[in-house]
Amino acid sequence: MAAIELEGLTKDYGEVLATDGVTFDVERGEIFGYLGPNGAGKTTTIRTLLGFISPTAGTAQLLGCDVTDEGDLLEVKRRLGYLPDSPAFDETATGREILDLHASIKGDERSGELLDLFQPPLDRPVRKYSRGNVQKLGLVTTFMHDPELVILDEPTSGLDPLLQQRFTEFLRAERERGLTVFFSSHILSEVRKLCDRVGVIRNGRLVTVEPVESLLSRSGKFVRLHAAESIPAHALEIDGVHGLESERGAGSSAGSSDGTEYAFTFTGDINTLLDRLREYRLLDCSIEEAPLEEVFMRFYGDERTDAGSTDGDRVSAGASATDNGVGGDGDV
Ligand SMILES: Nc1ncnc2c1ncn2[C@@H]1O[C@H](COP(=O)(O)OP(=O)(O)OP(=O)(O)O)[C@@H](O)[C@H]1O
Repeated sequence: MAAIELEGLTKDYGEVLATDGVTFDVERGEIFGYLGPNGAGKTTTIRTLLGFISPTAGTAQLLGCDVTDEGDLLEVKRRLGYLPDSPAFDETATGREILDLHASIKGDERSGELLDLFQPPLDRPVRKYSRGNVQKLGLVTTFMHDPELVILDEPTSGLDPLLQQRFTEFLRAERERGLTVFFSSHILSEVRKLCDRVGVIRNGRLVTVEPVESLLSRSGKFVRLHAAESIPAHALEIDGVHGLESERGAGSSAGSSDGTEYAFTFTGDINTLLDRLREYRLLDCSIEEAPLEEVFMRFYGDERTDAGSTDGDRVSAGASATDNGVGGDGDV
């Protein structure tokens, strides 16, 4: 039995179809990333899964329990940790009082080590906490009773880079202990470090479920070049160049108005690209991680394409990544 099973999960808010026939499983012991841009339906899926809102159609099972069965769900929640997108604690209580309350309800096997790790302030009222400190306290309350499944809605939001790294290492170690993790995110680097598989949701519809390596192999790099002279179109006809754009006389990155700037996403072999560019005088060059939005745009197209890419509730992988977007013999 999978830890989470969704079948045709649909939530209709009247004017908005927040989730539309979402179907996937999260296996025990895996870290599953649930990705999507703002408003895609991630929080709605999570809130339905936790029984906070009722599905309009479809079913959801959590550790084998139908989430619409309130009695069973209450029992299952003892084995579950949940971190909402904006943890809301009693603002007048101190961190210590909140931990005591959580400990009395669900247990406290691990708060000592979690406090060492995330270090939320404990002696002041929560209303005086920064966003990051609320998140730290939220992480302690999520894991303190040693749950077997955790559901995390954008867990690193508000955390500084050091804490993000600490959280990543913690989650990896927990996976080794057999924890199952379902977390939503729109940060590709976080997903890259942690996930075994990812589901991508957009406009309420699941557009793919696949191993993280296959998503990342298609995400590529975002490349900007500032060349002293125009680069002929054929020079950039390389497998893996997508969405090539150029602007003559841009020159902002090198502080002059000479030359031509090029920007594109690249999913090919970076050595092939660098070899090709060796013939041209570059004034500047940057290669960065492609933003996740870029991946959505390139592989899943607009809404009309989304509708065409799905196969019932189960979803096929996105379009191929071979179109390099370069044409003609002249300069680009
Ligand atoms: N209670 C509600 N009533 C009406 N519409 C809602 C309600 N909650 C969410 N929506 C709408 O449902 C859609 C999905 O929202 P949801 O919060 O699930 O997205 P999300 O992927 O979690 O976004 P974000 O990353 O911004 O948190 C959005 O269009 C949102 O405006």
